[in-house]
Amino acid sequence: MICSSWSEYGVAQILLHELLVLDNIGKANMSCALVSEAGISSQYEIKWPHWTGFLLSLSSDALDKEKYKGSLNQGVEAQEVPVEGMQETFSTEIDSRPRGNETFVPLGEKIYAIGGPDDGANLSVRIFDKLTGTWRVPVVMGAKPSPCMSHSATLQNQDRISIEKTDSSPDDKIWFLEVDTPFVREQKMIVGTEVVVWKKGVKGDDPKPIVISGPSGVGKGTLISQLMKEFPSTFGFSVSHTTRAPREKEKDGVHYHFTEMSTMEKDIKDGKFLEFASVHGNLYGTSVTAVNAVKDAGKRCILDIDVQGARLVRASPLDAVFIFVCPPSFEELEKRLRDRKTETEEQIQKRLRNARVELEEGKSPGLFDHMLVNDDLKTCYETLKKILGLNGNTDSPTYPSRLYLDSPPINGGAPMQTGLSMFAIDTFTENLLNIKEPQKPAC
Ligand SMILES: Nc1ncnc2c1ncn2[C@@H]1O[C@H](COP(=O)(O)OP(=O)(O)OP(=O)(O)O)[C@@H](O)[C@H]1O
Ligand SMILES: Nc1nc2c(ncn2[C@@H]2O[C@H](COP(=O)(O)O)[C@@H](O)[C@H]2O)c(=O)[nH]1
Repeated sequence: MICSSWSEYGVAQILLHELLVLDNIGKANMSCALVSEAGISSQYEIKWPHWTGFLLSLSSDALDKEKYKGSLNQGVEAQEVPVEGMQETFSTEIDSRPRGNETFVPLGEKIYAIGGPDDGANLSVRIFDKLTGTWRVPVVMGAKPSPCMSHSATLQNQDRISIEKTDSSPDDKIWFLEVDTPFVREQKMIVGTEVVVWKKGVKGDDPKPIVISGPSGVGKGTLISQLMKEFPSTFGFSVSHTTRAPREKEKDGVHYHFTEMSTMEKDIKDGKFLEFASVHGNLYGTSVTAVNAVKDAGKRCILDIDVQGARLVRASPLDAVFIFVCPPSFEELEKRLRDRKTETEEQIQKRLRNARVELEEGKSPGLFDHMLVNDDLKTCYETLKKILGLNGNTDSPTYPSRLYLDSPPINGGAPMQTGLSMFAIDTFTENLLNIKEPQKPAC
């Protein structure tokens, strides 16, 4: 497999990985359709059971088509296209007047037109490029707001537009259209065209869930245990499912839900997982129930998942803080894995091979919000606390009241019930982004 960029590689990883899982689980969980192929570029439509799919663009080389041909041809379903704007429409005609209930929001060299030609229309999106004088229909990701008679639109933080639907119920009133967030920028690079993402707005004070990733043995579990011990009422651990055998001191339902492959495959098919991945030869996954259980207990959810999982969560409706933990050096990582004495030599070798890939993937633009180097444990833990806004040692940190973005319900549940709320439009985490790391990490 030849990839010309890490971003492309990451996408290929997801696709190929999912095709492999797809093969394993009987091709029922996800369909993957070859949508178009032109020159070196191929586009694939991915459909998920519990959230809207998206369009990926890969170089032909990135995919060993012969090997995966069968999988690719599986599950092509013409109906239920979850991504709009696969084809761009262009017009050289410059019409600066809004149509119907459209509102215009200028941003740089572009004007975002939101709304439709008629009152009570869908909130569709088109973008006017002032430089070329053309209209463009973007790829639209996320579940769209229902039609409305009228709305107002305001630019927020130069990267998203807030939309207030004037004739809608309170729980359907505020929406956000992401137009230039890191995720949108990454998707634009992948897809090669304009991308916008709809998110639903909800009033609330819930802090974002935390995704912690990094190579095996780097110390994720150690850091999370410390956090849970010091702040037991603040944080709750998302207990993953895994097909791996329990280690000596691991308890079912506490460290993992240890599961048979066939049971997990069925649950995946039934759409019970927010994400799942094949890691070091076993299947691991975060169930929607695991995340909701933490939310229902009134706690902030922590997910300890691998980079593939982080990528999938990043593309899912769950808006989280993404933290990548690196070792101070590869030698130290190997030492920690060996000293832990939980894996066989063969398993250690496999984990170390995968670590090299994960350390590279951790650098993918737009994937992680924070990088932590776990050299001295105490220092690393203090930095983690700073990132999470835990400057005092109280177990009830206060978060500024914010307007969150909520996302379409997973599995059809009500958005707030899923606990998957969430993107603050103030700068709670943004002003913590510049934490300097003293060491030179292995990543
Ligand atoms: N900063 C540190 N310095 C030295 N040893 C550490 C440090 N952090 C963690 N360790 C040790 O390294 C080993 C691996 O840590 P841990 O099990 O937390 O890693 P992990 O990232 O959760 O691994 P996995 O992904 O396999 O679950 C443990 O024995 C732990 O005590
Ligand atoms: N994608 C997911 N990765 C997960 C999940 N739970 C754990 N993990 C990752 O697996 C490796 C190995 O864990 P170990 O307990 O066998 O050492 C580690 O990197 C975890 O972060 C999950 O639900 N999804």
